[in-house]
Amino acid sequence: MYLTIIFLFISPILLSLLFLLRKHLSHFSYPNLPPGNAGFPFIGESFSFLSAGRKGHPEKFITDRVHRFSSSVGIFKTHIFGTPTAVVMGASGNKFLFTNENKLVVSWWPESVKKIFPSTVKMNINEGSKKLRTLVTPFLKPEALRRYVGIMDEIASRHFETEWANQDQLIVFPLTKKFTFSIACRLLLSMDDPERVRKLEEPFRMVIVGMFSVPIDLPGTRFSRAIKASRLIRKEVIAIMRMRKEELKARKASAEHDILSHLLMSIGETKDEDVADKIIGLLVGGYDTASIVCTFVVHYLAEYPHVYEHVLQEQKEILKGKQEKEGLRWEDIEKMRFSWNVACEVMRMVPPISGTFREAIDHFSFKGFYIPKGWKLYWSANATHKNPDYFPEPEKFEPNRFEGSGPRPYTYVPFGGGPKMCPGKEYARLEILIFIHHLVKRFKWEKVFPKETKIVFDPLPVPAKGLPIRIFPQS
Ligand code: HEM
Repeated sequence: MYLTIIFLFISPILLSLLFLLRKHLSHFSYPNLPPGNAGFPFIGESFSFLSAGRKGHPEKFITDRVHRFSSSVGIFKTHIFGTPTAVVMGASGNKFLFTNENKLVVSWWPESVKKIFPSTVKMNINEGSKKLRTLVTPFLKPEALRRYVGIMDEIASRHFETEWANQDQLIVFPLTKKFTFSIACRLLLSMDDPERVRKLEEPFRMVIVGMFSVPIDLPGTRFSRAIKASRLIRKEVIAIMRMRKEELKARKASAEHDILSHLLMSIGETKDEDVADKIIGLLVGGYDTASIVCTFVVHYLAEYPHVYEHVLQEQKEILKGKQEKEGLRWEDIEKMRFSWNVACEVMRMVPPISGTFREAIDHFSFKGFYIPKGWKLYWSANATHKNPDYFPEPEKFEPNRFEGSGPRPYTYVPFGGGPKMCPGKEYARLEILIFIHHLVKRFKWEKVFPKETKIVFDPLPVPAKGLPIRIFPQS
């Protein structure tokens, strides 16, 4: 009797496990797949992938497997985020994925992202992102960005005055986030009130943390908090949108007012939720990424005083001939060549986005290996940037690598490449350079923990303690 009950209880579990095992193995039953490991059923090698990131070296997951399976072939198979995946390496792998967008592959995001932004799923994530790109590109081009120099400059000036000046010690990362978020709120939504901006920032933090978590919606989990936070943000953005629609109707605002007005004027009949998700997509894209670069600029300038001096001289040159309160102009930004080399080297050492996924929309072969339709492919900025064939002494911070013609094509990919390349690149460049200008113009600093170099991935790379520094006014 007992045995029958135990059997009835255990058999569904065993059957489910067997089903998962069969499904898992079936993904890997094709001939001539790339070398590599399938890992455990369902979870595959996700823990190794995530734990390499948590230990501060996401590229290690890749370099370990390259040494084990594929030092000469440039591709290996694995199973991460619940799906069989081929990881491609180096310039040839990046080039293959970036130039075959919409031909052999399309962008793919983990299930958690789709659940946090449901309208992207309803519309088909790639169709949605194509529409978003077409609509926002005019706003993110250098011609449009010229208009933002004054606004970003003013926000930077206010930011350093209220948050940095008169402090002896501060933690950099939360402040750089505040800086980039204030700019995004102002340019996208005309939101200027610091208190309102602060209230909106907290749910954004939760959304970003939850985007790369296990997609199980149980109370208290990161994922569940992210879904709640995204609903709250959507509500706030929709309220602003409805107000702006009224203003546009009454001609109190025009398409040039901000990015939201431009979207509303050009998008035609679209549900409020969908427009809101486009705006949120831009806020998410630009929130953490640029602030990570600003944070690590502060870190590396503290580590390398001669680089700091070089940046300072460049910025002082720009200040020469300006009146005391005269702001930055586009022409000044164009002169910040060394400062941009520093930012580029920061993004080589610590790319804010380690890599992204694509999905095979057909079966094909790469480097002689078979890639089945539906498999995911992952390219890695981290592993590419740390390859000594492309960047000799890759652990050395050397901004001069970007002098002259710079790195070879497809070897430097912090913004991705091809049709999916980050549309916010020039916007990010502008805000990072304006940040550097105000920072070195006003301050010197030193790290509170000089030996602390640990980076944690949460989910993007940040200094373990947020980078506490002691600051001193520039003499
Ligand atoms: C230093 C700062 C930034 C870095 C390193 C960065 C990096 C990236 C990367 C690697 C991708 C994926 C590309 C691919 O899959 O091939 C991406 C996509 C994207 N980024 Fe950025 N980004 C930055 C700043 C920004 C800013 C400031 C914005 C908005 C104002 C933005 C908006 C977007 C959007 C909307 C996408 C999705 C594009 C699409 O799906 O077609 N990013 N970014």
